[in-house]
Amino acid sequence: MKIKETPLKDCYIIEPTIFEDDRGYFYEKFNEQKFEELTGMNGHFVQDNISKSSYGVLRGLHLQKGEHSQAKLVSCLEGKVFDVAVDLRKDSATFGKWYGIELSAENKLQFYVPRGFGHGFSVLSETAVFAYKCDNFYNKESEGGVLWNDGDLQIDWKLPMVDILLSEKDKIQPTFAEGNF
Ligand SMILES: Cc1cn([C@H]2C[C@H](O)[C@@H](COP(=O)(O)OP(=O)(O)O[C@H]3O[C@@H](C)C(=O)[C@@H](O)[C@H]3O)O2)c(=O)[nH]c1=O
Repeated sequence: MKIKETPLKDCYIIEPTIFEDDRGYFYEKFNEQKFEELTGMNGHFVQDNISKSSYGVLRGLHLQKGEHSQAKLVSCLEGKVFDVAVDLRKDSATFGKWYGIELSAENKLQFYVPRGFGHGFSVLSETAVFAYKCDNFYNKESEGGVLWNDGDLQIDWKLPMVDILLSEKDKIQPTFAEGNF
């Protein structure tokens, strides 16, 4: 397993070691001990989520606030997504900055999104199965968010505007300036 830093503080890209042979391949999808050694972050996750989406779907930007905030270790098991994290920690040197990375079944990369970050992804393939671990439980009352096309953030979601499909909730998320995080 290899860890790569990103321009955002505490956000990491995780590249698993793949063992290939004539049967196929094997890799450790998650190893708490190695994860903690390499990142220095908490590797105790309590909830695993899966979503399936079709091309053009954009989920985000989401976070949970306060004591319910969640760090996420995200990956794409089928298809390809463009995954985005935005630093929404007001006291952070990278506050208001975003970083995006392509995650796919093919590249098998994982992305660690710390607590206090907004998170979202767009689906670039026909369908995508997205899997993520969370270090805190889902709590509907603590949901926060930022509008996907916020003018201050200027995120490039790698999709033509006409193809983008959003949930009713994500169509009306607050702006970055409104600060619902
Ligand atoms: C996130 C979540 C949703 N749900 C329910 C609530 C709702 O009825 C249904 C769909 O929820 P949503 O529309 O919020 O699902 P979705 O838009 O996929 O939300 C997810 O988006 C990505 C970008 C994230 O970062 C995640 O943390 C999460 O917020 O599933 C749970 O029961 N547990 C959960 O942990």
